[in-house]
Amino acid sequence: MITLIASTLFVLIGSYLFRRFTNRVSPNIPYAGSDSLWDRLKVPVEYGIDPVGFLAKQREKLGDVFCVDLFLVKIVFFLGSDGNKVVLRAAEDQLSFWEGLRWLTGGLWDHSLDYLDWPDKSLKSVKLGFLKQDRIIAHGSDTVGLADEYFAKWSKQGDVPLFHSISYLVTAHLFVIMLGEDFYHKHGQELIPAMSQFERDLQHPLLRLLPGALWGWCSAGSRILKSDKRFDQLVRAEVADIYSNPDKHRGRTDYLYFTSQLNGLNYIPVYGNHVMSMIFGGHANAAMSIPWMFLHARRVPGAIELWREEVGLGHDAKKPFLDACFRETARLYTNVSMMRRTKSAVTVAGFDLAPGTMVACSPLASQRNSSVFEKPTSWKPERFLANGAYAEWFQKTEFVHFGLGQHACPGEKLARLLIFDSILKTWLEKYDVEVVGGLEEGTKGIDGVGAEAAWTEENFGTPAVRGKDVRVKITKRMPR
Ligand code: HEM
Repeated sequence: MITLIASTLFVLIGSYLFRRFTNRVSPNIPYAGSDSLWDRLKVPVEYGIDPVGFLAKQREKLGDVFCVDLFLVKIVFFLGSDGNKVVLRAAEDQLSFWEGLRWLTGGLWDHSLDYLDWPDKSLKSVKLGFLKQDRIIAHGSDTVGLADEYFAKWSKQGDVPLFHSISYLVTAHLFVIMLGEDFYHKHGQELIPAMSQFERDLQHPLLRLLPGALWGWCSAGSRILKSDKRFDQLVRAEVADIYSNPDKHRGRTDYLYFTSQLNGLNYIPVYGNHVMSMIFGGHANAAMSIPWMFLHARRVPGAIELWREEVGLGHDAKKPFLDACFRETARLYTNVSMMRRTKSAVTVAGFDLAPGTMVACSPLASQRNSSVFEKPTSWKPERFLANGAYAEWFQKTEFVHFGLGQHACPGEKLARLLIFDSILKTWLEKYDVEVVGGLEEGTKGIDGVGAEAAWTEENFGTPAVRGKDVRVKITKRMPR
């Protein structure tokens, strides 16, 4: 009997593995690591350690289009400048942004994505809400004092974790901007850590195995469901109060007030998810840019002083050096992959793709390619200055900082406000930040910056630091 069960299992597993590793996403798309079964099995590990290096190596061997089988998901990559265009400019019925989001969230947000005309309405609302200058200025006023509150608190502690602290502060800004100061004061302490945990949990590998309906069976999934429910409950109550007591809320400038006035009570079932997805969309890139920028700039003589001069110029003034540092940091650290999913069988750039295929481009892979950028793996902000070789290169298809096409980032102005005019301004004008631990300068990371990027561990390819966080000591600057 035992022999029968064992041999049946052996045959079942064997045929599953045979099917799994011989079944192609498309007849003319090669697989990374297809030289041998061993190479194929190493793919998820190699991709996990250094996705950008891995993609570059495979591109040399296989060309611009190939499939990466990470076991829990297969992704067809379209690389290079053309790949960026193909994926990011694709029509929704070819490569769908929303289907990608459905896959990522295991169906958790399906009710919003299927609610009336909400996907279209939400895009309009976001654009109106974040592209107008008067709204950006209002968000600036709403968050005055917030960075100071946190820096003052940290300056009283011995030392603090750099990436974690800045991440918290960026989320706090997004809470105030999205939900208003009162909401932040009432619920921030509960919801900000829950939001960070939500982002980490969403990347848990087990969730890629389990259908969304079973997410509650594992701890990461059940935490996600709990946070989502709590967020929804509190946001619904807030919108209900906005409508029941209009005088109490009149004059509010936060995004929830704006979107609920714009779209009305009919959309009350979707506001919770919407605001949560905005915080999710806005947090990682903005938060991770700051520590990486700082870790590189502190090693360049005069760079921090130049930042200090530029943040003092005010919100409207151009900040060429800071901007160049911001771009250069993004060139090296953000957007490992941007995902879409096919809804039906489609042909994209001559390749036939089955329904449900995950497709991605990797702007970072082009941005670190020596045929595009000179000395691609060095942090050199001067390349983006007015007299630099790449002065005009921002938002070209070879360098995609804020996205392209219909899903390009609506939060660019807000990101600059938050990074330059709130966090860095407070930091540089009022505090000194000294690294006191966690760096291995000269040996680790780009240019020996001392830290390596945790590419695939969290934030979906917008890396925090790998391993232990960098420790910094924050002290109040003496008036000079
Ligand atoms: C340094 C900061 C930021 C960077 C580098 C960045 C980058 C990007 C990129 C590359 C995309 C396109 C994603 C894709 O096509 O798959 C995107 C989309 C998006 N970003 Fe940002 N972002 C930043 C900050 C923010 C902020 C602060 C917000 C908050 C409002 C925000 C909200 C969004 C939203 C809602 C989308 C999706 C737009 C859509 O669905 O059409 N981002 N961002």
